[in-house]
Amino acid sequence: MLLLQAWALRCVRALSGAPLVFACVVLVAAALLRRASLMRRLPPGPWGLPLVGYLPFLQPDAHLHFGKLARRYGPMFSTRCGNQLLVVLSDHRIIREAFRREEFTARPHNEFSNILGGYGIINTDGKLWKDQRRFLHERLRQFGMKYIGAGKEHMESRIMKEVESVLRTLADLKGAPTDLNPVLATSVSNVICELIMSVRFKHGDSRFQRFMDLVEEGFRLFGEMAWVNFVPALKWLPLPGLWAAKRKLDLNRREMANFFQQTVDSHRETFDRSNIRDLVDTYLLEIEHAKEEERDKLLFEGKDHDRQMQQIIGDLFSAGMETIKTTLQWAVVFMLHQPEVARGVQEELDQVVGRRRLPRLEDLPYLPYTESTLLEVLRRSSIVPLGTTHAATRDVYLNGFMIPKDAHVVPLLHAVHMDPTLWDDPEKFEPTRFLNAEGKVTKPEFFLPFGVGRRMCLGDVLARMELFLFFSSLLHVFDLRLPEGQPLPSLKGNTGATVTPDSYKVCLVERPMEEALDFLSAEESS
Ligand code: HEM
Repeated sequence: MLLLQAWALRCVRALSGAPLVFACVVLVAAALLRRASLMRRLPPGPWGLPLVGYLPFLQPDAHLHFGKLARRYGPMFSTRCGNQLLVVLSDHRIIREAFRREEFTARPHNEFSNILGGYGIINTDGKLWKDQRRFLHERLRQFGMKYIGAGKEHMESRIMKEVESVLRTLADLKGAPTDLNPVLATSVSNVICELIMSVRFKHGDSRFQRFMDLVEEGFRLFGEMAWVNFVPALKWLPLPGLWAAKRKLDLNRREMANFFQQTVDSHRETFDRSNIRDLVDTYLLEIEHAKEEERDKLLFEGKDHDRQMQQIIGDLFSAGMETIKTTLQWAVVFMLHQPEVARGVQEELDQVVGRRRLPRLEDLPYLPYTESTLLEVLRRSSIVPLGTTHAATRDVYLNGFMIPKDAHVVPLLHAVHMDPTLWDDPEKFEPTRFLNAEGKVTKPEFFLPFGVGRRMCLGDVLARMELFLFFSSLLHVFDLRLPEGQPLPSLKGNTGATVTPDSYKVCLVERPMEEALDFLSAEESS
């Protein structure tokens, strides 16, 4: 810094008499001084190359790579990727401290958010996000997304309809090796689709398959375009692969939007304010109320109503489907690796629920081992290892370091869940770590699968209900066996939108019940 100042002064003296050059030198020197002073206040971290920064050095499993960097630079490190500054947090106290503050509630603004046009909830910020979040939180509670109080049984029975459908489909296979992915995808999607728009797909429905292909391709194409988010200048270069990905992404987005728009239109045609069927209806009702009260802009900040509804449907679907399906797949993988845990869960279910019916939400407080097994699945799989990136709304200090406005703030949830100073032997799958000396479930403050703070997962209650009902019913009705000659599925996982297990097959062998479960032999309802 002192050297820079001396250099600037020497330049000024040498150039006195040349006012324009003098002004330029002062400006450049001031900019360099400002940058040097900012650099000193940023969290430490690795340097990168000019223009692209650290991007070329990022490895595919970014959460593991960031974990290594956190061990070298500390629980708060920063690095530049293209024109964006990334600040990575791996200490649960710092993550909690940051995300309870208003200044960290923004989302990054880049090419990706431009495509979404500032609609929806996941990628919005400011007043629109706050209003959407409050609105959705209240309405989803009215639909039964809550643990306590009347109404939760509506949600439970919606989920159980899908659980029964999965069990019926699996029972029909009579223990043949099967890939759970498509069966779980349809049923888990149905829970969220019914809640949002009263749509339900049958297993094997081609419309649903197309829908899923679009979602999966969307995630892949976003991955291919990731560099443009950090180096926007790339979009002006003739890079055929990039242009093709952008065009395809736009086409797919429009196809999805059309599907959602048809849903909104058919809801509008049959709308009856005395019979609110789902979330789309609650939006239509809110729009009517806003019009009556002449406060059209309150809920949507003057944005296009239909586009906002389309994006909300898309956001809830993508957030609520992939996460649950993937966690359930991991749960089965861990049970195959540790059959003694699966047996422990089954014994507890047999004792508490009995062999005449399926588990219910009201059983949960009496099933600590089952619950702690699910918590351990969430910890050990950390399917959203980097959380969802936040951004700073203004220059702000955190833990003694400066975080400039618009910097990306990444919570390294995976590192928190695998920190050996917080968890004994973190690689090990050990449900009892969530049980206290009295055998009751305890969740430490460093258990953060749903994030934390003001933007914490909006669907955590629904997620915990679904995970419990699907998982406990699956183990209550079936023994899980590895198909003969097949190796145990890997525990490593593949990093994409979430960390998913490699595809695998499992044999589901029915366990005898004391009374036959009627739904297993019933016809699938539409
Ligand atoms: C195992 C299941 C799930 C996991 C592990 C999970 C995890 C997360 C995480 C880590 C975040 C980011 C929080 C942040 O930005 O700091 C998030 C956000 C979100 N989740 Fe989930 N989630 C799950 C299920 C669901 C479900 C079922 C829904 C459906 C209602 C849902 C809806 C959302 C939404 C809307 C957000 C964005 C909130 C906002 O930006 O304000 N999630 N989730």
